[in-house]
Amino acid sequence: MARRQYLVFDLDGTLIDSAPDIADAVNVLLGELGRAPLELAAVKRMIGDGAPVLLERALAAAGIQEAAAGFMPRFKVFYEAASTRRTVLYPKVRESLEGFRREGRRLALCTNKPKAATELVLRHFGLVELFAAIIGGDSLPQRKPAREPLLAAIAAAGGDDAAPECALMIGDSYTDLATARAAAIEAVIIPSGYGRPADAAEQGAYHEVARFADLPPLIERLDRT
Ligand SMILES: O=C(O)COP(=O)(O)O
Ligand SMILES: [Mg+2]
Repeated sequence: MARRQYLVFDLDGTLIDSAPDIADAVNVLLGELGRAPLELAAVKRMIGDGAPVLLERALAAAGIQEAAAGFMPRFKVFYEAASTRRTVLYPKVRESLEGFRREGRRLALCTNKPKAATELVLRHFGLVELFAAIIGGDSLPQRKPAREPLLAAIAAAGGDDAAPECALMIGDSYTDLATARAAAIEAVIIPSGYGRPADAAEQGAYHEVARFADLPPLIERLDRT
């Protein structure tokens, strides 16, 4: 197997623990609509399929029947105004990404978070320059679990040399696994994140690490096999 030259990362629940700020933005919106706030644990389960789906799930849980799309601009305003108040990087994220770069690998981001908010958060943490490509949930007509955003991230990171068979997708949820599958790309899942977990029945078909800090040794091992 070729060296893992292109590392494509999910964002929410993989690089950053962003659920508290996402939940706050959801709850400010629900407060405006006269509804009670949702618990953080409930919001965590709603993250991973993009902001429009998160909002649909949150409004349904609060008993609001109206179409979520109409509330999207308000939600974006609330989230972008406070997207890094409580959000933190998971331990060893910065060091690991810098280490991967030093090893000559190309890094890309493939998230379902809208692109503007993604760049805001990455800039806050000083990470934006580490990525050769950033694909957000609204960058293309398709979102994960469609394969297009992942393939676009690899193509943008690799230019003419892009080689999907040398890529690895690293994410936290079933959505990321399904995306990698759809694109026939090897996947690592960190199940401590958000959303619907990867299916235990599919164990063995992907690699798993308990925390981000365990990723560099796994990749080193995979490169040797
Ligand atoms: O915005 C979301 O729902 C999830 O974003 P992610 O793809 O970075 O996990
Ligand atoms: Mg995620």
